[in-house]
Amino acid sequence: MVLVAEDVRRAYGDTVALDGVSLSVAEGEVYALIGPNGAGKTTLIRSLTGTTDYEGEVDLFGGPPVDADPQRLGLLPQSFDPPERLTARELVDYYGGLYDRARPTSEVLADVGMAGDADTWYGKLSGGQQRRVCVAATLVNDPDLLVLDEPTTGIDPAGRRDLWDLLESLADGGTTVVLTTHYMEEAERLADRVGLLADGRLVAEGSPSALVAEYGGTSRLELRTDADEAAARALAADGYAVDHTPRAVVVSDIPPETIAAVVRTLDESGVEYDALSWRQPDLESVYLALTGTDVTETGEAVEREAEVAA
Ligand SMILES: Nc1ncnc2c1ncn2[C@@H]1O[C@H](COP(=O)(O)OP(=O)(O)OP(=O)(O)O)[C@@H](O)[C@H]1O
Repeated sequence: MVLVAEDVRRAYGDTVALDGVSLSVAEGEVYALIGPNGAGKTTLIRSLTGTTDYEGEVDLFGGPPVDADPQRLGLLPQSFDPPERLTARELVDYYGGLYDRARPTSEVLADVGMAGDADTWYGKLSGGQQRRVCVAATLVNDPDLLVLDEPTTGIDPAGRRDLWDLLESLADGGTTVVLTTHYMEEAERLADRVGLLADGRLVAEGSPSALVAEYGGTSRLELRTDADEAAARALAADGYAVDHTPRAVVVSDIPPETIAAVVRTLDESGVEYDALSWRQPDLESVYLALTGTDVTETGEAVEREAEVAA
């Protein structure tokens, strides 16, 4: 194991940030931590990397985190504010200079899609470009373990996908990755295992597919209509598992091949609707089921739920 944590606890005054978290990450594994704001993700990342005090046991590369070889660790903190009047190249050069062995700056900047802006001051880059430079600084020592606290927050969708490709290729090359994210798609795509933190506790852990199978529920067909009562009545009469709120109807446990039959029932009963969408359970469903809250920051889940409730 590259990283083992046992019963890690951390309180700030009366606020319990970590309430006994145990986890382990194997060499070459990608482990994603998800959970609502304030769940304790950053505090856990900081405990695992020795940048905050904690109670309990943490073993990083076979010893306490404070003794870990810096050459082997790449840590991207959630907030990282390098000097604004250094260029991307100067910043990565600077960080590279802190290690015995560093990758060429131009190569690392190319990896994060910043080769073209290498000579722009950090302060003049967009938020997403700045985050990419911070990721580059984290990669410069070619670490065995990458610990990334919200690596893609603020990065546009295309840039986020580029970074996923990069992290995937690093993982394929044997780099162990621990990351936190509010993007369920990111966790689902990258992670071998996902840990869901809520109120300082690890409430679920497993591969994305295992979590979806255990907590994701069934597929859903969502309908937006003024005639929600009539629609629900007609669908229930045909034997569908149906639920409705004003202007929204949800049919549960609908395999894709049954969608046409639902549409037929609606047509035959004269129900008009504005929108119809079908979704398979995914990690977002797991998140909703276990935390009772929408996925924050991406806006995607919030909009989708709002659409049904509208
Ligand atoms: N330095 C600090 N001083 C006091 N309280 C803190 C400090 N850092 C974190 N906390 C508290 O600890 C709890 C966990 O915070 P943490 O930042 O670890 O959560 P998080 O899951 O990373 O949240 P986010 O998704 O918003 O980044 C919160 O209640 C937070 O207010």
